[in-house]
Amino acid sequence: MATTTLDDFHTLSSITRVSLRSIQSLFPDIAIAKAAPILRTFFAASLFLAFLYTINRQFSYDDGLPLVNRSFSLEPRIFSRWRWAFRSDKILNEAYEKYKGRPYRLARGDADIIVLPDDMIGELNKLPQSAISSRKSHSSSLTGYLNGMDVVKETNHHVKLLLARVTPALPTLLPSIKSRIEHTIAETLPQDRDSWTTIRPINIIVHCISQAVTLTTFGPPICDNAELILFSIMFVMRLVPRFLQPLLVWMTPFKWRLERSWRTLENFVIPEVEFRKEDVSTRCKNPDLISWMIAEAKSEEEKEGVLLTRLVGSVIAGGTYSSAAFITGVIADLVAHPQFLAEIRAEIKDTHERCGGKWDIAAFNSLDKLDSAMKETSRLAPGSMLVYSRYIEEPIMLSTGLYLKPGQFITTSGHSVAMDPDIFPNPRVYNALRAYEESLSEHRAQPFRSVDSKDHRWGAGRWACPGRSIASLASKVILVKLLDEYEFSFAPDQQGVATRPATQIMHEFVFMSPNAGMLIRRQKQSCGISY
Ligand code: HEM
Repeated sequence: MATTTLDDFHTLSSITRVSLRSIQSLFPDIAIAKAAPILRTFFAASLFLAFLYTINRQFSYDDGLPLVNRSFSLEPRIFSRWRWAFRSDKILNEAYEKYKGRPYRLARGDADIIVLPDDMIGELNKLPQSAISSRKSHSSSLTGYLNGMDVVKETNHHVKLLLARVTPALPTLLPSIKSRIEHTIAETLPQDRDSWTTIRPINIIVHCISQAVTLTTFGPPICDNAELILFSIMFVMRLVPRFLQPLLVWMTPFKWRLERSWRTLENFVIPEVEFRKEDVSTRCKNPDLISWMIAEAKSEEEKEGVLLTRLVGSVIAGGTYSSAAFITGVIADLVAHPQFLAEIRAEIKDTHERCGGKWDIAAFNSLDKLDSAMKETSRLAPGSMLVYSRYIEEPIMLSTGLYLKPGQFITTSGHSVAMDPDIFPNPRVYNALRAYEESLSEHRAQPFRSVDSKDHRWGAGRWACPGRSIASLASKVILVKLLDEYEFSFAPDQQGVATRPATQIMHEFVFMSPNAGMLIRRQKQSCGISY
């Protein structure tokens, strides 16, 4: 922001006073008594304008970037906040149309964020870790100061271990992931072959995916839908000014439930951590995140019980609902486009025959068409329209001459890229086989789990989503089973028309309501895949 503040104000008011004296000297014959009220009004108006000018300078920036989603610099932030909450996609579309390839400043209400063009990511990735922080940015966007997730600012231990330890252990963990998911599907989904049953798919798939996420992070399942509660808090709280949030948060039922969930989690995790710490060599051998975090901690703080509870809770919260919503989106898109569903079912059948019913990592990785459909769903409905969000910690001069100051937030608009017809032809049209047909060799080299994607579905660089391999594999385990064994259909709306559950957008987040309903029944004929 501009640095000139009260000095400007003083300068302007003294200019006004000098001008007043000059006006008086120009009209010596006017009686002072008559002129006084006019001059007083003139003086007051000038003072007011000087005040506005100063405040305006105070709330303006000096880097020349165009400001988006604020009508004038003195507009109360609440207007930006509300516009962003309810029409963020339109704001991003309009900004991209005007400023494609150029940086601009987005007034989001909670913060003013510099939106950089996508091609700056390469340069930003080369910066030292101390210069930009992903976790400080995520914590702020997800209102970590309200839901307890701000602990992620303190360490990146969990991120590193998810990538360096948990991901390579996935082949070992796969049999257990498969059998837990199979069991959960059989337990939670209706088995009727003749009539349709209405289900809330996200609520059911959350149980399936959390089998994989909690297995990889902790071992047995440890919490009941804390992720939904965390997200509900974030959606509600981002609507109100920050200074009201600490007070208002206690008025939402989510906060009380969340506090209870944290206590429950702590009661379970802390004693378990203490138990494992007593004999690390024998009790931290299980391939799970928490064991590795204890075994490879570099300080006592890194293996402290409360910190580990919050970190594991944040990983579960961040990974579970996003994956469940994504899987439901893939199913809904395929149901809406039966020709692609048929092709993908045929691919699953072929693969089942080819691998002799032994679904190992290679079998899941060979599902090129399903992988392409997953890319397409995540392009059209990414978890967040803004990706690569970072907090600037050190002064940075970019090659374009843009100077980034400590304390600023930056991001890129994945949504704008995903909807750019120069990058994805007919971007609004769903084509499950888009990546598959565009270039099979490229698609295979950069599958869904890959971080090298044009729309940056996992973010980018060192701090791209560390759970992407878990999410991709677990999603395929679930989708193969569900698409082979079940038929899905859309529930009729109030007018009796069967419609796809709507994708909703609030702030930068794209999601499907956990209450969205779909119809399900068991297929009369299936491959009979048994994990
Ligand atoms: C379809 C499901 C998922 C999607 C679309 C997704 C997407 C993302 C994105 C876009 C980011 C931000 C990356 C960046 O800023 O560059 C992120 C961060 C993160 N994700 Fe995921 N994710 C998913 C599933 C998971 C799962 C299953 C886990 C854990 C098992 C996980 C753990 C994390 C963590 C810990 C971070 C924060 C990394 C940091 O602080 O630097 N995610 N995810």
